[in-house]
Amino acid sequence: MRLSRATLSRVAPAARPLALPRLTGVVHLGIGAFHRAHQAVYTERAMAATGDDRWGICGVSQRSTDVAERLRPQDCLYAVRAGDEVRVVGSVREVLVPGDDLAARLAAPQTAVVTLTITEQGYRRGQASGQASSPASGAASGPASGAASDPASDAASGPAAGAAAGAVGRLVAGLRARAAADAGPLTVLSCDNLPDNGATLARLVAELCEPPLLAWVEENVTFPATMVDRIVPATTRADLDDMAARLGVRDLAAVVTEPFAQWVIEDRFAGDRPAWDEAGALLVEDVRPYERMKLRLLNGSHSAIAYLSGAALVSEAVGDPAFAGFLRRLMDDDLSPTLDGLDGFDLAGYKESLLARFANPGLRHRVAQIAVDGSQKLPQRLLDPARDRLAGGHEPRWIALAVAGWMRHVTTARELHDPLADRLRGDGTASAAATVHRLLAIEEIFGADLRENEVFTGLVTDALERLTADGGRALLS
Ligand SMILES: NC(=O)c1ccc[n+]([C@@H]2O[C@H](COP(=O)([O-])OP(=O)(O)OC[C@H]3O[C@@H](n4cnc5c(N)ncnc54)[C@H](O)[C@@H]3O)[C@@H](O)[C@H]2O)c1
Ligand SMILES: O=P(O)(O)OC[C@@H](O)[C@@H](O)[C@H](O)[C@H](O)CO
Repeated sequence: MRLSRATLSRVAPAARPLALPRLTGVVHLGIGAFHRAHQAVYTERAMAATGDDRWGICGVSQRSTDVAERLRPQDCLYAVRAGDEVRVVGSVREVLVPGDDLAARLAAPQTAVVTLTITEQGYRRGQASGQASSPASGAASGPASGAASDPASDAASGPAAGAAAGAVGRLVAGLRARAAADAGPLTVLSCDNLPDNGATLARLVAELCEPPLLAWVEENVTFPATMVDRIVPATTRADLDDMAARLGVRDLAAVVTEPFAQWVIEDRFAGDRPAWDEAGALLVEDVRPYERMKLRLLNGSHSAIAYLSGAALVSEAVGDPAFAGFLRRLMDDDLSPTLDGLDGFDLAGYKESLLARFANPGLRHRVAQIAVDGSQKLPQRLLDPARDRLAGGHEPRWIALAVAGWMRHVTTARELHDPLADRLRGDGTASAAATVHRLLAIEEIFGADLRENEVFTGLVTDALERLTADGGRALLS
């Protein structure tokens, strides 16, 4: 028996939804696992805290009909398990698929907020304007396509895969319809792991707007920055079986996550919004110190784990004391010194808490999921802090090691999921120096500066040589 409104009575009362909304005030682009375990949960809690039931979510599937096919028969209900706590979430009210009239939803006066989790590559210029960026950017390279076991991701290839490109283009089409309908102000919140995600999205939108529309957008739409944090691995079949046992009904859209969740939002809304602050979100003037800390320490460490640990799961990687020691040095020596604006914040405690979160044995977070799309992740996670260290005359040795690990990955992986895959792959016989020279020349990843920096080039070449020679264990100490 499937989870639905009709079968909710079979679910334990403590696990039933906190709120069942009346209207859909939020449209979300990219209704993957993360949105279901993060913004949708905050939104439901905000409604429960205030009794304001206008904030149901219209989720939009970007790449296939899979998530919609799972959620629609369940009246869009699904459960989130965080540790041992299970709760059915009621904030999603409908799911649109490619071909449905998204513009009409964005033009509806009741819509006040658009949120997005469209992955890093959704913000690439070619993607934004609606062109596929490379042959590898379609069905085969979505984040969960590396997670063949993920049964509830809509990034896997499906009937509408290939129609993926252009989330930002579709957003702009919706803004055009909203301007024509004079439907009022709108807040657009990027919830992807990007630096300055709000401003980045605003720039991409502006590039696609004709002058009158741009004038309307500047007047009526804001793009606040956000920092989002909750580790949400792709759901596996085993997770779904476990959830069925816990719930008493089958849920094909369930998500498993950690108890921790954080959402920091720049307080710059164009109009009305759910009371996310009542649900624990932090509304601040400047998100950047939090965002930088999280992208560098958490996501930077994640990428280092993905390319250097050799483990299958994050928890296994940090369970190895030598590897945990390496992560501490990466964070302490190369990443923390690049952070500022955190006066009074317990950075040492934050780093220890990250290691504890990574070690959570209940989260089967596959390193292969993190390794996907590295070309879109390295710049903000590892290369920007490397630049900061180099500018101060320091040698970012541990970052260089992680970058060398990524180079080894892209030149040796049997299956490479990355929008730049065709330019990254090597023939496996090139010398470390030649590989470093070739890859550092890709300006979309490394800019024009890093290949000119002899210290950085030397550190990465040395690390890649040693990784190739001895697997690099000695390098970790
Ligand atoms: N999973 C996490 O732990 C986590 C934590 C913080 C932030 N995030 C952010 O959320 C994003 C999605 O993570 P997820 O776990 O939900 O992944 P997911 O695979 O479950 O869902 C990804 C969503 O993005 C859409 N998408 C993929 N490629 C796209 C493209 N090129 N253009 C437009 N849309 C595209 C997919 O259709 C899908 O709806 C991440 O890339 C990251 O930026 C994730
Ligand atoms: O989701 P991605 O692909 O941007 O990155 C993979 C992980 O580093 C990421 O999902 C973290 O788990 C998350 O950012 C924690 O909040």
